[in-house]
Amino acid sequence: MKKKILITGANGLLGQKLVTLLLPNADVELLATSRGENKLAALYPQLPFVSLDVTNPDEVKSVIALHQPTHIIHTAAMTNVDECEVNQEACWKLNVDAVESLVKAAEENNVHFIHLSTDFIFDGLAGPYDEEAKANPISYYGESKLAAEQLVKQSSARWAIVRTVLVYGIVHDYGRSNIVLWVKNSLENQKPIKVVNDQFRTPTLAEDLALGCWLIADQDAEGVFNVSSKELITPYDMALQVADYFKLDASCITRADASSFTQTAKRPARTGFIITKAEEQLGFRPHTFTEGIAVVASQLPL
Ligand SMILES: NC(=O)C1=CN([C@@H]2O[C@H](COP(=O)(O)OP(=O)(O)OC[C@H]3O[C@@H](n4cnc5c(N)ncnc54)[C@H](OP(=O)(O)O)[C@@H]3O)[C@@H](O)[C@H]2O)C=CC1
Ligand SMILES: Cc1cn([C@H]2C[C@H](O)[C@@H](COP(=O)(O)OP(=O)(O)O[C@H]3O[C@@H](C)C(=O)[C@@H](O)[C@H]3O)O2)c(=O)[nH]c1=O
Repeated sequence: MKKKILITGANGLLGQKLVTLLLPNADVELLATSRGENKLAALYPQLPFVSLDVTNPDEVKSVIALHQPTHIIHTAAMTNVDECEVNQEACWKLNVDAVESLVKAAEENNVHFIHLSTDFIFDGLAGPYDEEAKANPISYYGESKLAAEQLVKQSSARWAIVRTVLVYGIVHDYGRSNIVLWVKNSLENQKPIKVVNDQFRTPTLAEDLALGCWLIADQDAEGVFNVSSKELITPYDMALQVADYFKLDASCITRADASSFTQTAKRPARTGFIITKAEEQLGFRPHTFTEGIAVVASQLPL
């Protein structure tokens, strides 16, 4: 049966990659949604889009009832971890309350709900983590994403939770940076950067994450899935790889301890994921970080 997939947050990093992946797929009828305008209108004039603010429960209810998707991939969230720490009410409204109304609508309309979550539900003392590891968030963002997971797990709808880590990629008309673009731009401008070598992550190419979400939808898979790369590396090592790939002067990169610079919210030290379940059950095969940089490089504007 053809899947009808509704994406929330389609203007975001993952949202845009999902659109690029799924729009040409003849087995999929796609409905992109995000708050405000469709940023992809010029790129994909044929993309079906409706504006949907997920923090508005009436809008959530009516859009889902009207369009009757078979699957929702819920990417919209407050993803600025420091902003979540200072603006807790807005963070909870978007990262938790909105999930409650989406889950309710999924139940009422028999929709398979695919929810995006994060390594930041863990404290970072024992990474890399598998799907069964015990959560213990150390930031408000992490707390909000864990509370959302609990709502999804309690739901009577069919559901999957896709946990991911430090996503990087390049998309259209997009404000937020990521480790590859940040390091590349800084080095190109001879701007010195301090990069931590005491945090560990399994960084995720945005295309791989989109594919992981699609594998879940396509196979109607249920449960929790870790979807990331499988190389546990530090941001410092990532920065050196970016410098090496783009042949930039790495002398602007200084190795630092996380304690040596201040970020409003705490970051977990050692996260990263064991992805055996996604590999075995979904056939998920992520790029390495070096391969991922090459994918990003191939998409840079000339
Ligand atoms: N990026 C990362 O490193 C990681 C992300 N994740 C999770 O993956 C998911 C996707 O992340 P990512 O694509 O990077 O996030 P982005 O921040 O790139 O995209 C989120 C999108 O949601 C939209 N949005 C914000 N508020 C609303 C609203 N009220 N209604 C509808 N849409 C809204 C934003 O719109 P606007 O463009 O207008 O701001 C934005 O386009 C999130 O759930 C995140 O928690 C997990 C681990 C790592
Ligand atoms: C700003 C900065 C970051 N870093 C490191 C710390 C961190 O491990 C990495 C990325 O830092 P940022 O603050 O940009 O990103 P951060 O907010 O830590 O990214 C997180 O985003 C949310 C949405 C998630 O769910 C997480 O998986 C995670 O990837 O780079 C430095 O080494 N030096 C710096 O000056």
